[in-house]
Amino acid sequence: MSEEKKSVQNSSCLSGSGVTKIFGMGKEKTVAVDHVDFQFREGEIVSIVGESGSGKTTLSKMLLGLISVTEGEICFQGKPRDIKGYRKKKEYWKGIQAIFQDPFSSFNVFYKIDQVLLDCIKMRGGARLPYEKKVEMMTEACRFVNLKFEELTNKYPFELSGGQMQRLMIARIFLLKPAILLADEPTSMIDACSRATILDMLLKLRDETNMTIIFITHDIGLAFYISDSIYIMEHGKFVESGTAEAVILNPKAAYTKRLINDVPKIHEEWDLSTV
Ligand SMILES: Nc1ncnc2c1ncn2[C@@H]1O[C@H](COP(=O)(O)OP(=O)(O)OP(=O)(O)O)[C@@H](O)[C@H]1O
Repeated sequence: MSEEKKSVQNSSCLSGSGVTKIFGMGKEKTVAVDHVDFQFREGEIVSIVGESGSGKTTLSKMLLGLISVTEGEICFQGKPRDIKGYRKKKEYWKGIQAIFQDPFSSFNVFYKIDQVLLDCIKMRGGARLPYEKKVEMMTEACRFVNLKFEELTNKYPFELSGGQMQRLMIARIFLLKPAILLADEPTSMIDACSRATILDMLLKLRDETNMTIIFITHDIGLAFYISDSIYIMEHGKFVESGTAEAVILNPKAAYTKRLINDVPKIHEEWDLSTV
């Protein structure tokens, strides 16, 4: 995998210094994200890996501008991010989009698939394009994720499988072409075969559009497969970061070593006595 990975020398797309999120006050206080520094470059696939409760989702929400930052600064495309007010937020969301664990939760169940894709074309300023052109764009986006638009037209999301639905989410991103895609556990609810397909589609998306992809996962194996860089998160802090090879093949932090050791190895006898 390593030789296929792109050499990342591009400019900074999203960076942060001392980024912190504290929920509650006094005795009820939770420091969910604790003074993290990061730099994600254009065209890079970067994974944030940690166990449940380590702060990944909270950091994702701050990156997406869905919750405020308690302390620290986030820079977008080299400038301090200013998302005060709905208009500025809406502008920022043209540059950063997300796909989540449960693709069905992101959709209005009464919305046909055509409408989901047409909305993306509209968001990109294509509302007045002739319908034939829109069909061409939707067909291309579906083809990108190995779906057939003519088979999806007039269908509702619940008529698709989880894997097909997640592919449709990627087709949406293909149409929207944000600078950054935040993928929060996008493969955790689908079978192993569809999982590999989704990961390969994310790699293709980066290769063809130079999108920065932030991949959030608890699975260090998936992170190694897909990433150029990895940040390991424990109790709200980054305990280790670096290239995927350096972090996985030569881990320094005890926590990283434990995550690697916890990956089940199929050729070894499993010890279930401690379960
Ligand atoms: N809205 C909130 N109010 C109070 N505490 C919160 C809130 N959201 C998250 N937390 C706390 O912040 C910490 C980090 O949670 P977070 O959901 O970011 O972790 P995570 O790594 O994404 O976990 P998971 O993989 O289970 O989603 C946890 O202790 C959690 O209980």
